[in-house]
Amino acid sequence: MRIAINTGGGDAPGLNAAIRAATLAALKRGWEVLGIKNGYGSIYTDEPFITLDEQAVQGITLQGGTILGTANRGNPFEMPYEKEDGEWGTKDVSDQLVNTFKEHEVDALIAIGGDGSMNIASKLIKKGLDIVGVPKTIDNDIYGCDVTLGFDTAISIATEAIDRITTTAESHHRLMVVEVMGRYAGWIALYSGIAASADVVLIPEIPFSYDSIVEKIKEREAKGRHYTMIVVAEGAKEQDGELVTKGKTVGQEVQLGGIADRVANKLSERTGKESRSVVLGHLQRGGSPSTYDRLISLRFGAAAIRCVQEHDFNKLVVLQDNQLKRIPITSIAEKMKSVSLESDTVQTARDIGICLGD
Ligand SMILES: Nc1ncnc2c1ncn2[C@@H]1O[C@H](COP(=O)(O)OP(=O)(O)O)[C@@H](O)[C@H]1O
Ligand SMILES: O=P(O)(O)OC[C@H]1O[C@](O)(COP(=O)(O)O)[C@@H](O)[C@@H]1O
Ligand SMILES: [Mg+2]
Repeated sequence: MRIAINTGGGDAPGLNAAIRAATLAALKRGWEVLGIKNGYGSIYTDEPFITLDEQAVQGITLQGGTILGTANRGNPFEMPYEKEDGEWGTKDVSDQLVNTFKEHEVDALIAIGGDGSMNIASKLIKKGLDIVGVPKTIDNDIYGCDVTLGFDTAISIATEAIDRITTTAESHHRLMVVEVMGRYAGWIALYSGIAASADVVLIPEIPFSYDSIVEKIKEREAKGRHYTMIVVAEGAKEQDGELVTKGKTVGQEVQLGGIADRVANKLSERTGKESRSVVLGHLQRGGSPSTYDRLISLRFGAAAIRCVQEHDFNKLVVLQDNQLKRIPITSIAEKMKSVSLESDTVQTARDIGICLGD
């Protein structure tokens, strides 16, 4: 058996642990393991694959990033390229990718990635590739999956950052607005916001009104609490408002960001209080994975190899109700997992007095 492994989309802590577990579990079965560099990037070069042996994955469980490199601009069905007139367009190079797999007699692909990667995988399955998916993203937004690798580390970093920013808010009697990642889902904002005792948490699933936040600030002032901590997801928006974005490059998803600044300015105007905004950005994705992420990544990586061994292809290994399960990749393509407004976590936030902006 010859398998190939790739990592796609944004990097996340735990990717290397998943690569290591998949590689070691495959080598243990006497299989050959190839790595694809930079998403699917190396496929179109003279060296489409590298060899992954024991030495290549030695000591990488605790390393951030991905030893394979990754890409969030390089969908084989919409590959960006520069036209003769200097404009950028996209073209479908998926046949080239499939042919390279066939030429090199690759039996199965372990695709480690998020929703974007699974959408690609789903289309490659329809072109005849045998794929097993491993769910990765700090955003925790993959449908059918209780938790994705990278999420735990991201919320730990965000929680610590919000804790630290709270001391400045309190000392300076300021409004501090902290922007966290998560694209169109509020998992990072909600979990880190609750854990760090934020006063206001704004998530994409609950469009917010400034009136509601101002009321919360005034309530706190009346109690002698002259500072307010506000956590805002990058994808949060005002009721009847628009997403705040930084534009879009051809072949890449729209870049979100800037909502914290907008909220901070507006709240200063409305309350007369001094405010500051902080964007946590890629801090949330970098560095060594938490213990939880190391373990879940190792479990996902090894489970993917058991899938291959059983020829149970075209599945995504997932955690549901604390058990590893397998779900069809095609069943989750084009879907996303949002925060449920009925969840006990949202109820907890409300019960302990966190304003959710509604
Ligand atoms: N292996 C890959 N190689 C190149 N581009 C990829 C790969 N996997 C995903 N992408 C692209 O990255 C973009 C961003 O997707 P994103 O949501 O960040 O990825 P993911 O959800 O897989 O983490 C998508 O447009 C997707 O087409
Ligand atoms: O690093 P980039 O390209 O700016 O991407 C930022 C996006 O990637 C993420 O960090 C992670 O998303 P994916 O795991 O789906 O790639 C999002 O939270 C964020 O919106
Ligand atoms: Mg994604």
